[in-house]
Amino acid sequence: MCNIKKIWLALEIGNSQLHWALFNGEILDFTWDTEYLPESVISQLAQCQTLNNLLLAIFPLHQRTEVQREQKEILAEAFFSSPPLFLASVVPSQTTLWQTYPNIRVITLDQIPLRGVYPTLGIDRALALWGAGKTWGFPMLVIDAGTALTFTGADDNQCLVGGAILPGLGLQIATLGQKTGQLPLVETPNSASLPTRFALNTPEAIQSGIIYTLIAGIKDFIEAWWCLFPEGKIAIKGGDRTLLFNYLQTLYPAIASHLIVELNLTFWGMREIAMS
Ligand SMILES: Nc1ncnc2c1ncn2[C@@H]1O[C@H](COP(=O)(O)OP(=O)(O)OP(=O)(O)O)[C@@H](O)[C@H]1O
Ligand SMILES: CC(C)(CO)[C@@H](O)C(=O)NCCC(=O)O
Ligand SMILES: [K+]
Repeated sequence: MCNIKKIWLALEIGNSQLHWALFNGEILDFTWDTEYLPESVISQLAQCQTLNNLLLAIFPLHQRTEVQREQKEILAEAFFSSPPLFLASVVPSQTTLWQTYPNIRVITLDQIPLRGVYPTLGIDRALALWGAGKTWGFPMLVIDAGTALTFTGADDNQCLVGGAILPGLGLQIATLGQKTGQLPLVETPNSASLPTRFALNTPEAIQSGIIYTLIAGIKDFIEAWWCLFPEGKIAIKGGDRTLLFNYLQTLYPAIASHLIVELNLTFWGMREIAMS
């Protein structure tokens, strides 16, 4: 039986969507993504009298049967105060909207015991690195294949080594389509089969250019990481993790076999902070 007092929500505000997790103490019950929520919905959350109502307000319509099925035990129970909502955001305007939630706990960089951080380091990068390192050990390099693609590493002393930021897969494709006179907006590739390297049409030429340089770049960063830390671990997360992992597996299977693919790294980091 689930103890309602231990329920808390984790919300990661990314650059393209919201990432949610429902925790029961240390246990991650389930996760889901939504679009950014309208201010009117956010301000109504304070009035929700039960967890059922709260989850229904923040859960996308088409997934509601799933939340109801998974949470039927919890749903039956009433509660009279809003569960804690731990928030990690890289979008300041969105952070502001959520300040109205009664039991909000905004996670800031100074709460993460990672050493040697610089003041403007993204909270998502710090949390994912902390979560990965605490789960699988340090040295750890996290590759986040999200809106932006980032590399973020820490050494055996849990001290930030540093990293890199570049436009993610979707952004690379979108900017070529938007900032040029005659390049089309191509589909984000969704199959594991590699594009033709030397392409003879425009969409395939775009896909080839972006995919092969992205994979070569990721390989290069991984090799540079292993030069620094031959036993260093590597984890990959983010919306494009599976696609990029599959390409890596085809092109560089030896490298891919060392990668930890884990969507929920940031939530593991948030759990470390929430439970401490
Ligand atoms: N439902 C979706 N909505 C948006 N992007 C998606 C979706 N599913 C897969 N993607 C892919 O995931 C990438 C975005 O990743 P992710 O959702 O991790 O980014 P994010 O919300 O900006 O989070 P972060 O800021 O942590 O990177 C895009 O490049 C896109 O191709
Ligand atoms: C790089 C992103 C956009 C990745 O989500 C985010 O972590 C961020 O806004 N970071 C701030 C800059 C930095 O990390 O150095
Ligand atoms: K910006």
